[in-house]
Amino acid sequence: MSAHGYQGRKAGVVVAIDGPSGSGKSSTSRGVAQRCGLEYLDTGAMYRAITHWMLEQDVDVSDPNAVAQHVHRPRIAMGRDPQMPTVSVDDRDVAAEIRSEWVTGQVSAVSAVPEVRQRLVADQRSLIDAAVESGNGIVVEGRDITTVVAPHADVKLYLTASTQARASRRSDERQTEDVAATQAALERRDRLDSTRSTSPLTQTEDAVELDTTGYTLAEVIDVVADLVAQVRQHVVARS
Ligand SMILES: Nc1ncnc2c1ncn2[C@@H]1O[C@H](COP(=O)(O)OP(=O)(O)OP(=O)(O)O)[C@@H](O)[C@H]1O
Ligand SMILES: Nc1ccn([C@H]2C[C@H](O)[C@@H](COP(=O)(O)O)O2)c(=O)n1
Repeated sequence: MSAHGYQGRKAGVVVAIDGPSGSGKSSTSRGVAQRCGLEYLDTGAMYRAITHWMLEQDVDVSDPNAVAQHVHRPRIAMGRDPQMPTVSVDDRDVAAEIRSEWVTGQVSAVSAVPEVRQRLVADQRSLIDAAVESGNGIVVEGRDITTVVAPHADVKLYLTASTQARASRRSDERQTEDVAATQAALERRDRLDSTRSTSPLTQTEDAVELDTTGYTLAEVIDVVADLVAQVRQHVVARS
């Protein structure tokens, strides 16, 4: 069994969510996972964790060969409880550090290195397979989950919101009044993440698009959780 296809499995469902920065992937995924009793995997945190490790080791992250050379060194562990997800590298909790401007500014360059993606996609598929095997199921969010990591997920969603809404949400979260600077940073990351040659952020035809502009987080969680509950009934009936 693998993340490419889930025939013969127990009842665990796979929910794949992609979308641009600040569209609400993490908060929606966590809420849905809690509501539906699923595990939660934030794949962006994995790209951030490897970037943080490279920066701390003084690897020149603007040089893809240098990054590729070290890609298998950090041990990344992802806690998948949606109530309290954790990220550690070499047994050190890095959950706060990976959200720094230092990491945010460099993570797109590191994520564009094919060897980084090969390593992390393999790790992600193992975690998904384990969640499916256990019967728990999982919500996985990122930029290439519906396209590359789990193209046969039971539920595939593409979350969007206007750039202005995303920048305003992010500014509220960070308690910064400079919405224009926040928006410029989001647009830069969107551009890098959707134009890179390896697994760029794209919307597949079979993914349900949810434009969350003008909807509260609670409303979005309700819609997605209802969808997951419906799909789950079919998965259970088939198993
Ligand atoms: N529908 C919504 N309405 C209002 N605020 C929202 C909504 N969805 C998410 N938010 C808020 O917007 C901010 C960004 O959301 P979140 O971190 O979930 O986005 P993301 O897509 O995971 O971003 P990134 O890809 O950068 O990690 C958070 O403060 C979150 O609480
Ligand atoms: N599946 C993924 C998830 C994330 N990335 C990259 C691109 C993002 O800018 C960065 C950080 O993600 P975030 O924490 O903002 O969700 O990681 C990716 O390439 N593929």
